[in-house]
Amino acid sequence: MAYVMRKLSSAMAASGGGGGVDPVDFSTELEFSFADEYKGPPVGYVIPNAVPVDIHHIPTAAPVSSGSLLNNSSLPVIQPIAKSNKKPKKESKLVIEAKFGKEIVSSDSVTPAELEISKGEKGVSTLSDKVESSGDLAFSGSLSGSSKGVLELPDDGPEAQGFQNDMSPGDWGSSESGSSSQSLSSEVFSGREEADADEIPHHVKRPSAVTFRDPDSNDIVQEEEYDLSDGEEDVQVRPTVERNGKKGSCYRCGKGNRLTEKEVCIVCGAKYCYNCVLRAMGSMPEGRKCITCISFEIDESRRRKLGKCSRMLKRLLTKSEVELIMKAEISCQANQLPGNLIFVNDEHLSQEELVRLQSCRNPPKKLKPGCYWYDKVSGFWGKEGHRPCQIISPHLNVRGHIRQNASNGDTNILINGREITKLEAFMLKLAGVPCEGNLHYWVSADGSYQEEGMKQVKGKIWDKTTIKLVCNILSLPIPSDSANLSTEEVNTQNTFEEKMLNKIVLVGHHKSGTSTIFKQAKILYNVPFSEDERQSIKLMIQSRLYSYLGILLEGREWFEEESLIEKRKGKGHLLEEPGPSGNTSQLDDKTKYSIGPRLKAFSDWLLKSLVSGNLEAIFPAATREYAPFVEDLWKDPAIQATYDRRNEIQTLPRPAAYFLNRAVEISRTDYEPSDMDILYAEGITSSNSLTSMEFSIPPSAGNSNLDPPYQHDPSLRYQLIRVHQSSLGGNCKLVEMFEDVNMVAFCVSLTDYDEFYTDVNGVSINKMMASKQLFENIVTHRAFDQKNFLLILNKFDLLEEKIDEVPLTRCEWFNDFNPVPSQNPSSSHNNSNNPTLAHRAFQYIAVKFKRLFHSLTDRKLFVSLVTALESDTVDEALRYASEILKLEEEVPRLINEFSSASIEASSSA
Ligand SMILES: Nc1nc2c(ncn2[C@@H]2O[C@H](COP(=O)(O)OP(=O)(O)OP(=O)(O)O)[C@@H](O)[C@H]2O)c(=O)[nH]1
Ligand SMILES: [Mg+2]
Repeated sequence: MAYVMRKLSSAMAASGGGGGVDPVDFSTELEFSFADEYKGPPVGYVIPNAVPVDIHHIPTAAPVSSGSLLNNSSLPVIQPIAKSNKKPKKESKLVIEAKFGKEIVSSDSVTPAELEISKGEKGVSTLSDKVESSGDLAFSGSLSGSSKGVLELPDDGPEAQGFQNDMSPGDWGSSESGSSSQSLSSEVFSGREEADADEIPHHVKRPSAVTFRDPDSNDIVQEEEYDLSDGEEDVQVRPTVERNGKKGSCYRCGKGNRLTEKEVCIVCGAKYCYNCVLRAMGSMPEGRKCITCISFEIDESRRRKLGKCSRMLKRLLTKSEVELIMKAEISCQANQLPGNLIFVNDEHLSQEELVRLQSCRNPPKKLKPGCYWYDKVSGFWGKEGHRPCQIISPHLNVRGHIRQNASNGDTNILINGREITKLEAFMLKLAGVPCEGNLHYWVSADGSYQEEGMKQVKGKIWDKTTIKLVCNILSLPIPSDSANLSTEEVNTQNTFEEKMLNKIVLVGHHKSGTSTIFKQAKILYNVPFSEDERQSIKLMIQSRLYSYLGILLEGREWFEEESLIEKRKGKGHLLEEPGPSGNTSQLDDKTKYSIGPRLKAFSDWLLKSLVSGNLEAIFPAATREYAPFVEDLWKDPAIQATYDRRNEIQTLPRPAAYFLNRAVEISRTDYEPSDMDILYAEGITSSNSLTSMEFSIPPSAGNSNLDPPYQHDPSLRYQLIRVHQSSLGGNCKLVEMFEDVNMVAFCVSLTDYDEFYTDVNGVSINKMMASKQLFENIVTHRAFDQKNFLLILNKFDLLEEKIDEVPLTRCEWFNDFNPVPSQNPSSSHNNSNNPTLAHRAFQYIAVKFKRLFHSLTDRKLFVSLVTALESDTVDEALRYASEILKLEEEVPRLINEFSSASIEASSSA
């Protein structure tokens, strides 16, 4: 090894000396990894090759020519290794530190090394990390050799890899100038063979580690982020937090050392001391995350810590607060396992498959990112390359097919296509199953087995009681009681459950009212809000209250300024000619919108928080602290005067009035939201992405307007799945998750016709047109081919208010709306002979959508008029949906009956 180092050192020194690059003292500076031949237990895949360096031909940097130095424009730089967009093959994985502490790269990508070492950048890799150099150095060469080896590194994430000493989580993985460490092209070297299924099984994106120079320009271009998740999911780049102080200190105040007790962010790993943790993490709506890390995926290496509270948090917060935070940490959407990190039978799971796996009768225990095999027939489940560890529910619909060598067996005995391990064969022998020669058995979930090609069941593996004991001793799994259901029973049960459950997916453009409809349905059909939901909605209402107050305070500032100007205009002469004291009276600066210094300070701070966008994260926890201010603020005449002019404050959302009226009550810690409060609150949960509820529709109490009238069928159950538009991904590609729904309810806000939003490119877009676009995307998605569509035209109450003021023709799509004037325009009530303008507008919009739908699908669109805040309209829409679904079942039956009746009639004739 010393010889290698000397060789490497002299080679580098030789090249460096000639090219203006200082020689490097490798004996002291270099940290390195060495390939070693793998001698561990057999693994179920091909061990990757690491091509050793031919030490006689150590690649060296070519001297930088003086010409290019003189030119001073750009030094020759070698381009980064080309990134593959394919999922890495299992056979060729090396692991390097990355997003989750490790990253896997294909050994294919360790091509003849094209390495760039550019001055002033921090890198992640080992070989050239810590290589101190005083000049610019371009380094290229080829690695050759034939002996197989596995590169090894300690497996403790960045902290164990020697380059963490003065780097915060914010540092590693980010490129930053000013450091003396050198960087290496991102996909090189710090490899470690993937030893078990605990590892991340595919290439994940991480914050760019290297900055590359575009040879054609003088600009530094950030390395393109790469993602090998089949392009299905939007991969997040985790935020990083810089540490201000020395190593071991708190990331916020920079005080303390390694021994100081700290709480760690489960996303970026930033650590905060007792005094800073609440400020840095706010109300922790997703558990222990810095405010800037909220909604980001957690660092997978910290998953096992989820829900395990630290002593520090227990000291800082009350028991119930801690419980709430820990619950949120475990259950919130952002912290759930990402399906693309779990491979089953060589295919990564879609999010839907993951849900299916986790919610089945017998789910895999302690599921972690990794590679698994699953025998769908028997339910056997194990880590890739290992014997079975559990028997889970059979027949789950996951994509991949089991490989013969999935568990690395070598017995010539196959069970459902998998070659079993010696231990399993031993157990089978004890169970009386013949195990001589090449055998292939089919084993079902209840343990009954038969030979391939034979119809007869030969016996049941688990029948003998002793065999369960043996399995226990051998650490082999035995089926749980519920797994003992026969395949037929399982199938019948699933079909029955699925048949009775009608799934309706509810989706719409932003703020169309989907969550209000969802909540209204919960209240209507007595589906209680869970304690968690109530708590989360309570926190949401409280934080929104502060944002409403903030908006009001902003309005107050405008009004104050406005009346000051008015006042000064009125007393213009006084301003121009100051009094004997030389300045105008202080009293002149007061208006009815002015507030005292204490409230002003609070107001300034609140507005600053509002601007920073952190309000939601900061406030719920701080409710107790600020409640007295809210009370004083609300009672202050200046705020009341502002509130009286709330209609002039356009940014104040409509529900604000509902909540602001009870500001004092709501800001108290013991506030419990009523159903009405929940309904008026914006959103459902803090994650707000996908929510579902099951319900049945009770017999109708009142007179229904439906034609035909609603027929009650108590056996029918419904599942309403409310999806936030943002969860559908770009171009609605995640719509596939809802392939098996029976109906799509598409919600449109009737008031969108004159409203605009600004898209990511800064273009102003009419919301109705955006809704139309989303509708087209969803309707034409192949997952929704032949599905029933119900269009919910919502916010009719607001349309009634708006239509007289703002013509419908404001929207380009509605430019031919030209209603015949109503015979009695003063009448606000609709009747079939004399519909109001709002009703005409509704009918017009419905026809527009129907025509569009027909042109896209050649089918009929059902439409329902709704005011989501009024329960009866939502009830009616959902009953209508249930009628449509029943009709769908009835029609084929009626056609059948009709055709057999006509056949009979024609044959008797
Ligand atoms: N007056 C009135 N307000 C409504 C109606 N439906 C919804 N709202 C309000 O409109 C706002 C947006 O409604 P949400 O239900 O949150 O809309 P959403 O579709 O969930 O919006 P996203 O969260 O962006 O998906 C809320 O303030 C609701 O209270 C309605 O029929 N009448
Ligand atoms: Mg919402």
